[in-house]
Amino acid sequence: MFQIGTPWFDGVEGVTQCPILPGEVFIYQFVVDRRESGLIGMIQVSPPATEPEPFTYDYDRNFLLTDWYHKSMSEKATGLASIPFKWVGEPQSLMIQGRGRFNCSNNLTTPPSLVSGVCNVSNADCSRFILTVIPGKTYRLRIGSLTALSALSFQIEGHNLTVVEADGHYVEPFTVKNLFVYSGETYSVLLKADQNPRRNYWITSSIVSRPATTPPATAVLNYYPNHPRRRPPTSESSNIVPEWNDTRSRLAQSLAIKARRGFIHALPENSDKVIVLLNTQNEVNGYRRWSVNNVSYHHPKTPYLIALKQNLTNAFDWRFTAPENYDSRNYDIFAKPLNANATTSDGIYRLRFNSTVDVILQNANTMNANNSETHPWHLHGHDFWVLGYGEGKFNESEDPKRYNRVDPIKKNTVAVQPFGWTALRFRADNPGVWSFHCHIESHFFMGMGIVFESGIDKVSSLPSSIMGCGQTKR
Ligand SMILES: O=C1O[C@H]([C@@H](O)CO)C(O)=C1O
Repeated sequence: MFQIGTPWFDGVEGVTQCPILPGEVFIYQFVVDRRESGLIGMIQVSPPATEPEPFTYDYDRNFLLTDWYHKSMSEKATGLASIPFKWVGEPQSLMIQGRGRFNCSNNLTTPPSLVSGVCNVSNADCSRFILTVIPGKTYRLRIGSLTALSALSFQIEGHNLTVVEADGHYVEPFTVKNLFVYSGETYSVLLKADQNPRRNYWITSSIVSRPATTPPATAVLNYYPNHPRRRPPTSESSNIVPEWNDTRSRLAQSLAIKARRGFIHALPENSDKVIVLLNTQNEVNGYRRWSVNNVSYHHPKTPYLIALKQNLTNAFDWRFTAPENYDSRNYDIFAKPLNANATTSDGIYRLRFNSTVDVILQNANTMNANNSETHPWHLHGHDFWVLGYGEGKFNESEDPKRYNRVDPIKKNTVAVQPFGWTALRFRADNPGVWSFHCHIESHFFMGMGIVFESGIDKVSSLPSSIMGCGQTKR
């Protein structure tokens, strides 16, 4: 950060400012000049002391998992919005707590100036993240994925991970070797430092669900008092990860997650409405897009919340009839779309306030033969119950009989597997306008999302700080 025009916020005691004493608050306000893609981090929410957690651990640690592209956001966006379509491709690196490496011979597109910096493994940025553990202690690892594209498998050599929490809800504990984490998801796992303490172990994050060439991210589990930089005696690639196209293993994890006894949120018995959303790749006027029931989403210039509250009737397509199904009888989800033409819209789905809505996410073949992808769908403003998953086409009369009505988990992000479906239920009980979208950055950019409105009349007056664009310029 250069602090141009704000030299007083550079932060050095004695040079530009007085020291900040314990208990004091100091607010830095400056223009971020070095990070065009923004900053990310984890926010940890702890329950009040009066609500003890149903498991114990000695220490609490974070693991933020990401992927990394060398191309800028704008270059990638330009390619996605061009004819011919230029796909962003696989990321150059995966990262654990912001640290990763890449295979230099893989990356002919990276400018030489960058390569010389990041290909040098003595560069401090290439040092691996190290988690030091005390033998015999239990660690709660809070794992979150904020990848732009990649679905991940996370594992710690020689150790089991006991899953106890998903998206902020306690789950019935179950043990895995590989934890599958989709973009936008968070989990807590318990790790017991119960292996041979005289060595260190590899921690890895690897890509699943796409045939990627990106090398896994590695970190080190360091048993105290071994030296943290002591290399584990095994090969860096000794962690076993299921094949990228092993959908069944991933589905098995999804099915293993149940709400924890004593913490089950009762499922509303019935829903007021069922919305079936076909997920397809399409084309609109020659542009490659993703669409939901053949409508490809794009953001309006004026934010919906403001348009609705201020009755700006030409700010977006208010007359849009939100398609609540697709031609499911005649549509072959295993084939490329017969008629790939979709339309774009900024219209929204309006839900009756407090109504209960089922959403079936139906996956299908992309524009490439024999190909369907994994999509992590993320809902804002609500948690939903996950009713079930299935392979193939959702059967509206049969499949609901197999929904989990006993102990379904609540989540805010859930995966839809290739050629499969995922069913959710939520109550539209949060007044506002909420995005529901594929958490893969480029898929959302290409139109893979919808917007729900409910109870807009219950939203109190809007702060002016959210305005200044579109029709709210003044
Ligand atoms: O949106 C996508 O486009 C490409 C590919 O389908 C283009 O052919 C891909 O892998 C995506 O996820």
